[in-house]
Amino acid sequence: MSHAWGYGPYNGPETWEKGFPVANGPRQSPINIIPNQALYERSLKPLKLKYDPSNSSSILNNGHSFQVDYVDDENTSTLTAGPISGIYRLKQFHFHWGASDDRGSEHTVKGFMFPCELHLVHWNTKYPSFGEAASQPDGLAVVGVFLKIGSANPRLQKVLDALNAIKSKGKQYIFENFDPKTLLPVSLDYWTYDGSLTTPPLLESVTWIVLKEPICVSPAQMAQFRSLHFNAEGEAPCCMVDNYRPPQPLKGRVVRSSFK
Ligand SMILES: CCc1cc2c(cc1OS(N)(=O)=O)CC[C@@H]1[C@@H]2CC[C@]2(C)[C@@H](O)CC[C@@H]12
Ligand SMILES: [Zn+2]
Repeated sequence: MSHAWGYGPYNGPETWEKGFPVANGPRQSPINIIPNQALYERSLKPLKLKYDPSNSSSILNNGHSFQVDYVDDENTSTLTAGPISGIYRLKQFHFHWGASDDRGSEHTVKGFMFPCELHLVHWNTKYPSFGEAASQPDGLAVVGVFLKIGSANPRLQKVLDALNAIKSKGKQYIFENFDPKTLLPVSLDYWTYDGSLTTPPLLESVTWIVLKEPICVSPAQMAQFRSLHFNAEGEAPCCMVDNYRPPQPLKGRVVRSSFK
């Protein structure tokens, strides 16, 4: 039985290629973004994000991160325009973070690592389901938002207050009426490139849309992320920290920017 993947010394990102050879593929994520090497394209449209808070359903500790899930039966919470064509539906959002404020994001900017990164996950409605879309080269679109240390973020606090109910792997709790738009920065300027899931199975099906402007998080709020556990209830407690994959080789890909 192949041991489950994780972020520890024996099952972390350096070991994933054993079970998932695509780990060394041509369009892996995350990457280091070098702004002055990005290609400004004025044909890149502004992002259109339309979210219906009533679509939020629950918050789950999945043993690698926590995610807020959205009902995705209709085109009520969608991403359109930007670098994509067609309609992509919001499926969930989740985060990656570090054990300390000097690390935690997956994408880096000129080698700078933020303490946390938010991923808003959308799937292409030209495919019948999220799972089907996840195996297609244009199946998913993830909006990445950096979190930087600053004053406490009151909009993020609503999510963090729910973490006490999902401390261990597999715990799930009702989480209704949350508008993910409240987690976005003022500017929707973005970098975009073709990439992959950043966790196994590392499928190369993601159009990445990384926002240039970070949102704020306080040190106390970062401590709340770190209060979660990777393990299930009753197992040896292991704090959920450093659940990020480091940047991967660009392999000739071009990063485009929606701004000069
Ligand atoms: C893009 C967000 C996303 C989707 C998925 C994962 C991880 C993801 O996070 S990330 N960091 O944005 O890449 C890991 C589990 C994957 C899932 C996509 C759908 C599946 C591949 C299922 O079919 C089976 C395992 C699932
Ligand atoms: Zn992610």
